[in-house]
Amino acid sequence: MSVPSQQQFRDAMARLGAAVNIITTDGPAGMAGFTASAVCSVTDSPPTLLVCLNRAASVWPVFSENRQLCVNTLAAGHESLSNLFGGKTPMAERFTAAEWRYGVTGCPRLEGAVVSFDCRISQTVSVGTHDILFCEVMEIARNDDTHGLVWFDRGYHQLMRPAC
Ligand SMILES: NC(=O)c1ccc[n+]([C@@H]2O[C@H](COP(=O)([O-])OP(=O)(O)OC[C@H]3O[C@@H](n4cnc5c(N)ncnc54)[C@H](O)[C@@H]3O)[C@@H](O)[C@H]2O)c1
Ligand SMILES: Cc1cc2c(cc1C)N(C[C@H](O)[C@H](O)[C@H](O)COP(=O)(O)O)c1[nH]c(=O)[nH]c(=O)c1N2
Repeated sequence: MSVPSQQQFRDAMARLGAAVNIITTDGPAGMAGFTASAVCSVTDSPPTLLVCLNRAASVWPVFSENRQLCVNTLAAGHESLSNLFGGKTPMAERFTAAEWRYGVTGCPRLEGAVVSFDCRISQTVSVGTHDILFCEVMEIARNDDTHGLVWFDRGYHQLMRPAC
């Protein structure tokens, strides 16, 4: 058996459904944001999640310097916003496409997100092309009347909550 190629790995990973998030930051290095599906829970004590960020992304230096971020989990209807933050669009254009609030860190919190986590970056580990940002959660804002959104098989899929 040979080691899977990059393409084989991506084709396999496309089968793992994942929430889609817009990760924002603000601070001394300025404001930035990008779309990420590589986000997951690490530990609840202290509440910590991780975000994988490609070091080649234009936003990487901004997150590295600011050391704080907000994970905004997208809701059904946020597909075009996700594409906007998914690369190549100028930063100001990304942020003018939505409404934002501000929590304890001052990083933009997306109005209408399923949930937002205000975090400080506690640790960074580099693996291959990416940095794994370990993020300690300082504040949570939940939205209980939105439907969910999942990235699966290279496309968006809405998740309906019967209670909504
Ligand atoms: N972790 C990531 O960096 C990541 C995750 C999802 C999508 N993307 C980017 O979004 C775009 C569209 O992705 P797609 O899902 O339509 O098709 P794709 O074929 O580029 O990726 C399929 C799956 O492989 C994984 N993947 C893709 N690029 C990766 C990378 N550089 N490092 C680690 N894992 C990676 C992700 O799980 C992705 O959903 C591409 O440019 C892709 O690079 C990046
Ligand atoms: C659905 C989906 C999911 C992801 C992405 C894209 C899309 C469309 N991208 C790519 C990332 O959003 C993109 O590279 C950034 O917007 C940075 O682009 P610029 O370098 O600013 O053009 C991405 N990048 C990353 O570093 N980690 C991730 O988990 C993901 N996930």
